[in-house]
Amino acid sequence: MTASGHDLSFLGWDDSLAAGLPGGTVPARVARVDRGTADVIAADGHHHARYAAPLRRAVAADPVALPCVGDWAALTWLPEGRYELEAILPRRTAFVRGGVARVSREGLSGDSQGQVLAANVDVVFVAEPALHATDFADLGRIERLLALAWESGASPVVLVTKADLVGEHLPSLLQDVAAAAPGVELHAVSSITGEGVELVRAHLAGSRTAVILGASGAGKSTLVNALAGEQVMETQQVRAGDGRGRHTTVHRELIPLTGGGLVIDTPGIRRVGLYDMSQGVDLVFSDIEDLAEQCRFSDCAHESEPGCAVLAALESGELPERRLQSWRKLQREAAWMARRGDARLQAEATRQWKIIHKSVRGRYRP
Ligand SMILES: Nc1nc2c(ncn2[C@@H]2O[C@H](COP(=O)(O)OP(=O)(O)OP(=O)(O)O)[C@@H](O)[C@H]2O)c(=O)[nH]1
Ligand SMILES: [Zn+2]
Repeated sequence: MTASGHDLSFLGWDDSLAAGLPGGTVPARVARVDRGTADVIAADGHHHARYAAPLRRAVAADPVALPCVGDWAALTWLPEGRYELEAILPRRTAFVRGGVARVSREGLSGDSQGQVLAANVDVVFVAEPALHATDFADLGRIERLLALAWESGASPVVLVTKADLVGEHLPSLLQDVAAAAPGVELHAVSSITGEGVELVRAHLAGSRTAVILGASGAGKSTLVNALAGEQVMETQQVRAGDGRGRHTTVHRELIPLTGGGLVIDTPGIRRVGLYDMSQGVDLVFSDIEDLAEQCRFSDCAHESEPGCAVLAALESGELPERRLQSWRKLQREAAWMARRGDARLQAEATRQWKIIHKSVRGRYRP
């Protein structure tokens, strides 16, 4: 059995992936994982596949080898009439939750529990509501999520959601957000009026895979439903009800949209924090990094040094105080995470990253 003659392109399968498929195996995309098994979508439909012995051994040695949603899998057909998950194809991008020590009664234990949360994501939508309760969009949160998005190797796009809520304040709000996200595409979106939804959909053309990062209530589920043109996700209003009338189908974490493209939605991605993200911080704050290169001293800490270009920009108003604070805070967190993190996991997070680093850098710098 081979992939030829079957069409998996709606899942993002392409020739270069096909070139890496081991002989005698069948390709499939991982839609959800459970202990030792995965739900996969192959050309002939959905299957439940157990992990083959070599894969189990690889996982025992290194948790990063564990299949995750979005992975491309090589399946083998067993004589007893079922598929087994033989291997995972090399990941193009990966969201890694890395090196976080477990808190136990004895305190922090030393072992790191590396885990890939999602693989082969092409685009990361950073969703921040124009209005959250009574506050306008939180620029610090956008910067934080952007750093994480860059770290995964996927391309970030910022979405100011619930754009219908701010009326004539929208243009100035978008200006502020754009300043916090230099070089990143930005769209105002309303799932209620439909504004911007087509712009978001355009990023999924060519069966690209997206994740949406954002705080609870940012409108992520509502947006996925708007993109799907149907209720594929429960929104907060539905969840707030008494639970009756909920659809009982198994929640798939890899959601192919009828109009093309896919969205990955998992609890892990929803809770995603700030991990191993030093390079991401550099890209989010490329304006400050550029300034820092002009400081007189190469090891300038931008505190009180003479000839500091960062402080000069602060003085002139070119660089907002808030943004410098945000940069300092994220740098401290990134450094802390890096110390806790384990080098191998960081290598996985930055492997594909390095490949795109140059082109991204080029996009940023005018
Ligand atoms: N005015 C307005 N309200 C929206 C919009 N999108 C979503 N909402 C509302 O915002 C609330 C939260 O939307 P959800 O889509 O459930 O938010 P979420 O980001 O998925 O939240 P979590 O699942 O908790 O992470 C719901 O009451 C939605 O009806 C929008 O574009 N405009
Ligand atoms: Zn300086």
